[in-house]
Amino acid sequence: MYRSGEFVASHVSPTTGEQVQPNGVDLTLDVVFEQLEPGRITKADKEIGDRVARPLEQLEQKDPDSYYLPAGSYVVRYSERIRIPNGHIGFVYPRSSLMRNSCMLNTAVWDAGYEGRGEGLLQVHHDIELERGARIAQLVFAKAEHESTYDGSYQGENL
Ligand SMILES: O=c1ccn([C@H]2C[C@H](O)[C@@H](COP(=O)(O)OP(=O)(O)OP(=O)(O)O)O2)c(=O)[nH]1
Repeated sequence: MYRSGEFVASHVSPTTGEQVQPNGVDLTLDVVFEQLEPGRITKADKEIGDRVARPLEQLEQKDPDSYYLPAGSYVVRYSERIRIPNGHIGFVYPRSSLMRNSCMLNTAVWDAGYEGRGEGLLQVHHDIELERGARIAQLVFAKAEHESTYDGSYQGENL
């Protein structure tokens, strides 16, 4: 069973009323990264390739607090601190307006016990302007059984 937006909001901070949806909470854009170097995943370990934060637009005629993203792949960090409560699993979906603008967020599993400011893969299939702090995704919680809680390398990230 999926939980209400109000329940999800009690595990996401900060949130404004505008972010609380019937079935989840909208997440906002903090930082856009571009990956520069290859990563590495082996049987025993993993490494995240070097990346650089993309600068906010400096051009005079454009909004200085926005990203102007040409088609490509980016890693985005959400602004909100998220805690996945025991007995739950989290999923993030793109905001439909992002998808309707030919962009997509690819996401993975949010484990029970995780806490941090997580990331997603933003695929830009057509140039888009994204204001820093704009709502781009939605987090939902489903009830889930588990015997342990998250204890991986991303615990407490970006806090
Ligand atoms: O789209 C997502 C999905 C998950 N997470 C967070 C929550 C999740 O609990 C954590 C770790 O994800 P995962 O378990 O998939 O990471 P891993 O690659 O297996 O690394 P580790 O074993 O260090 O956890 O990352 C995100 O930031 N973005």
